[in-house]
Amino acid sequence: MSISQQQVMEALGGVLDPELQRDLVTLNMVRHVSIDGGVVRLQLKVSSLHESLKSELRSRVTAALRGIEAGVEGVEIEFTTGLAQGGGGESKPKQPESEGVDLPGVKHIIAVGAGKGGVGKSTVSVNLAVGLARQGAKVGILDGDIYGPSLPTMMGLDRFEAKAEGKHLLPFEVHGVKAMSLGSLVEDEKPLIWRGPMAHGAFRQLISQTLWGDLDYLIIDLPPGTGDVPLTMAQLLPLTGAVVVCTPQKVAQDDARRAVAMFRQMRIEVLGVVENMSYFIGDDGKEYDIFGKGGAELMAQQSGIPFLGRIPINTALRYNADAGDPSANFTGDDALARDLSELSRGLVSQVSMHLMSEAADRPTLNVT
Ligand SMILES: Nc1ncnc2c1ncn2[C@@H]1O[C@H](COP(=O)(O)OP(=O)(O)OP(=O)(O)O)[C@@H](O)[C@H]1O
Repeated sequence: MSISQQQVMEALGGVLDPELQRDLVTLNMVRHVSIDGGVVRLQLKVSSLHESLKSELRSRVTAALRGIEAGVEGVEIEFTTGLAQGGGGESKPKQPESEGVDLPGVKHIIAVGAGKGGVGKSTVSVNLAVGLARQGAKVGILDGDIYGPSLPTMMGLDRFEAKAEGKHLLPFEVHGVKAMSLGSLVEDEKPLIWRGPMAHGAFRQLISQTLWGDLDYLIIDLPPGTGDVPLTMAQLLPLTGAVVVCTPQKVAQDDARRAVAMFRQMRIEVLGVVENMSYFIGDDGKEYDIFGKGGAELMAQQSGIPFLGRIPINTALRYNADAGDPSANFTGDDALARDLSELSRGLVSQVSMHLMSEAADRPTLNVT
């Protein structure tokens, strides 16, 4: 009895990626399968070419394929990354072929994600959006964190009534930015306990029914983590790239690495890492290194991702977020204004570099 491609794919459907804990088929990691007698040859797309990851995957895949009844005698695996650098053999990450949302007036959609909650993802999203607008760009921001929407408070949307025009929603226009949040459309106290498909549907409706008009950048504040909801949301959109927010501690870096792996598996380029809550400046003017300043930068270096900059723990930042006044971050404390402006300037350069490298991209390897 010969081994069939279907048997191989079924077996691979039972193998979990060690980083993302999802199976290789769902993650679209299997790029090529050929069967030659009892030998199965595979090409697997991985988020990094680290020896430990490859050897763990090799042993999991081999064990699964050896379980096929027809009798697999040998397994050969070629690993490839989605990145052009390092000679991975494939083109740079591409936009997902989503059955997704098309926003023709929006030049760049940038997702802001984090491996864990509470690291300042919404803070970075809001201040990137306002920073870009202050540089003269046309900017929108969408609160994708549908379980715990922060934008109504952080951008001060809760002072206004949501407005519709026919079937469309009009975005709030605040701080030079067009903003939309599900939190502005539901009652304050109502818990948003939606499961995967419903959350997905609500997000899709929110983004596609909002009248964004022409935008240079649309920032998407994703839900935290690497679960199904942020994953399907990111897949739905033709993203230019993603920004990952991380605090300096080792545990936060580990989670951020998983977020990076999630984006890379979806062939979404990670445009940069932001280190939030980097350090604290006390009333005495001294710098206190609470979480281990530089940890996120190190993680970015190790993962081959640009580092966009750091934000210290700053009382004014928290106060302005609670007051719904992010513009004040750019007009008050000079150091804070400088740090935040650097982030948006860094993002603009990374987007330009991404566009240049896409233009110079080699043709995609033809995998049959
Ligand atoms: N650098 C900082 N200095 C002071 N306060 C901060 C800083 N970064 C974030 N905060 C505050 O910490 C809280 C959590 O931040 P934020 O909501 O941005 O995190 P998040 O990662 O988006 O959270 P969630 O996972 O719930 O979406 C907010 O009150 C915010 O104002």
